[in-house]
Amino acid sequence: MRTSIATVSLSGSLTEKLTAASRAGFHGVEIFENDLLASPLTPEDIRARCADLGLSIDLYQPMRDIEAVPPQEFARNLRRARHKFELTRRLGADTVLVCSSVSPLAEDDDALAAAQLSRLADLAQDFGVKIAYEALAWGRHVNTYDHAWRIVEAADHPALGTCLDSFHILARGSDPKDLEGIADIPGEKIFFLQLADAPLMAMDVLQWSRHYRCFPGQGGLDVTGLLRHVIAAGYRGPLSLEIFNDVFRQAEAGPTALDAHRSLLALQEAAGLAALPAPVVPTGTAFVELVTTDAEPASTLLGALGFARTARHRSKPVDLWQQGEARVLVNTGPAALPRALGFARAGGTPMDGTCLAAIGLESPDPAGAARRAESLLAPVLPRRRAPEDAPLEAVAAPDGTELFFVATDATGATDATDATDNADPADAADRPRLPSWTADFRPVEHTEAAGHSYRVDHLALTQPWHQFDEAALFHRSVLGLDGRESVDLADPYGLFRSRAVSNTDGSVRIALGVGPAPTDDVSRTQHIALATDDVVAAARAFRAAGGRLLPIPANYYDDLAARYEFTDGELETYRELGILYDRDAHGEFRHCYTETLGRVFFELVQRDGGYQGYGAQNAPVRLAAQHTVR
Ligand SMILES: O=C(O)c1ccc(O)c(O)c1
Ligand SMILES: [Mg+2]
Repeated sequence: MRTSIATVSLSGSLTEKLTAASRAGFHGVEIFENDLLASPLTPEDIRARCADLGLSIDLYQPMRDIEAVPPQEFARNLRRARHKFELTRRLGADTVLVCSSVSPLAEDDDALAAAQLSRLADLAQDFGVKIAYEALAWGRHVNTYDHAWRIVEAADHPALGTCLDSFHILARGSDPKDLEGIADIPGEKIFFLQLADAPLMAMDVLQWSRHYRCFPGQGGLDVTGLLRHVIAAGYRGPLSLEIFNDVFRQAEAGPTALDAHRSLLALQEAAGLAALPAPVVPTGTAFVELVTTDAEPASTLLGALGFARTARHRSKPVDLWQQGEARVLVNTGPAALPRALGFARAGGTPMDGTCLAAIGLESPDPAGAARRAESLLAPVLPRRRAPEDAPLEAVAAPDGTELFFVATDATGATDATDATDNADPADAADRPRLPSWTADFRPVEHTEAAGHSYRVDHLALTQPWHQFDEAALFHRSVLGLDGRESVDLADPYGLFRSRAVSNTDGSVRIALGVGPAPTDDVSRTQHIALATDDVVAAARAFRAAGGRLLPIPANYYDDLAARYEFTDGELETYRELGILYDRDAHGEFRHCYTETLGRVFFELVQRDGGYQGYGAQNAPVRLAAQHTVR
């Protein structure tokens, strides 16, 4: 279906908004009055600019406080309306939105509202425009979609229809049964459809609407269900996003528009209106890539964690470090510098450039995963590789993290000649042979890591402050991961919010976070959590190898002792090593943290009995401890 976006949803000047909407692939826009008033362009200029950008102007809005008022007041309203209809005509738009009155002058009189809206529609017709009447959830007398529709139906005017707005309808928390009436509205009388989601919050509905709306799929409203009803009614007009959101108002328009359009594509797929390449859910974390300008500190830290440098890239300064099933690439190539500088710039503070730049996701179908990502507007990354290198499918996540879709050869071999599929031959015959990324690496002499063994448990990636919701939607829609509830934590210097996404068996878990301030180094960290069966042994081995664990205050352990029962000496061990403890309905979690390099630190975790979480309870203690170390 045609897609549209209200200019109020994007930041910047009107022309910046229009350019961003066009670049992101929208077909049309709703022009918001304030954007027009603030623009130096004439309505004719705006019309021409939109035409150049390939955008239709689907709606001009809003007109307020028009209907069900005493005659003298209505006469004044008609005078105002005449000016707006003239403007709409000059814009080349054909529909004007009228929202239900909030005026104390408005009377609770449907017949009067219908008669005056009909009179307004007569006037609109003279200018070749139509009126879409929308119930604001806080309208004085008209605040439900069916009430607005009854008035439109009673007016029975060809230039008067209704505008449905998912926020106003769903925010009232109505019974799903109340939505069934939507399908009974004749489709051609639904003149416009505005779509917005919102996080579930208990607050005044006007404040909620004006500050917290978000793109469909980012909040907790059933926008998909509502869309199905509207389609069942026969509506075939544009799907238009109308998002009032304080964060988007400040964020760059280009990326916001792209995320906005992605949300509409995913919504159409969910409502059965469009088919996209199916999601290919990743089945594991093949590798994590760190970029740094100096490999020494990272090598020392990895060495203390028991990783061995097992291979080196054939043509680039990239080392492969392995410990059990965990693989970390350390890249000191020219790509590292701009990344490191980019992060430093984003935060406004110069810092050690070590950062987590890429994730290799194990994929049963890397090409399919890349097609899915591309169809949802994820930037596909140039391969920037030597001709002899294995082809890699990669896309960029909203925060710039590169996601590689890979199929590591079954042997985990690090030599091209070993990269054979040693599975059942019948099985191998049906599957295309994919050269493994490991074929690009040459083994180097090393001593095998001893003792405990690791695999990647989860990755925790702090998002730029304005991209938290987008990141969650991206990881769910593009990668097919499931989202958990977002958790708010009191960081000693503000609020830290976290939301995890994972695959079904938990072999891929990513915790997306957002910190209180964009310039706060501690809250901009990224961490790699390594799972072990014995975190105490792993912590001791790390220390014995010269590693430094994050010290945790004694008060934390005194509190733990009061909350849980531990076996003799257990708590003392945790206290000594800085191991934190959590428990849920399924099992237990023990975890500790290494020192931080640039933006990156490691966490050692032991999950027992099917514990589902990430130790979020303990995050404030961890954040405070990291602030202290700084
Ligand atoms: O918040 C408002 O006033 C407002 C205006 C126009 C709309 O379409 C809407 O949904 C809300
Ligand atoms: Mg609206």
